[in-house]
Amino acid sequence: MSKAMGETLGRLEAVIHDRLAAGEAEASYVASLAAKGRGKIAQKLGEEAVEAVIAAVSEDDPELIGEASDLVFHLSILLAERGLSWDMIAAELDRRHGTSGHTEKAGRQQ
Ligand SMILES: N=c1c2ncn([C@@H]3O[C@H](COP(=O)(O)OP(=O)(O)OP(=O)(O)O)[C@@H](O)[C@H]3O)c2ncn1[C@@H]1O[C@H](COP(=O)(O)O)[C@@H](O)[C@H]1O
Repeated sequence: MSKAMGETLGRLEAVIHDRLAAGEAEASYVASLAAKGRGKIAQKLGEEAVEAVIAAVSEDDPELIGEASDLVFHLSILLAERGLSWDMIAAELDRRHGTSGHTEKAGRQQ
């Protein structure tokens, strides 16, 4: 993957922070969703996840790309509203790098 994904997520995160700070629900989808509360953001994320799952079992790549983008966008809103960042997610994924999921699970069961 290109480094551009980090730049894309960083730019999106910055815009989301701006929209949350401005709180102009009529002009901004991000602000309007946030105004409905954390529960509504979480619900929307769940809906987008279901739509991505449905797209995943289809043979329609553009559909899956669109739904995956909706999913990442709404997860970005949820993280920002909670005061968390994509850098934190990257740090956690980097921490896990190189440890097999099977090994990690076996460690948990001891
Ligand atoms: N990436 C996105 C993005 N992806 C999806 N959406 C919107 O997310 C909404 C929900 O998606 P759905 O597919 O569920 O649409 P819907 O059927 O209308 O659903 P409901 O909201 O009515 O339940 C739609 O209004 C989409 O247009 C987005 N809205 C904004 N962004 C980014 O966020 C930035 C800030 O947007 P504003 O807050 O609107 O200024 C933009 O510049 C973009 O970079």
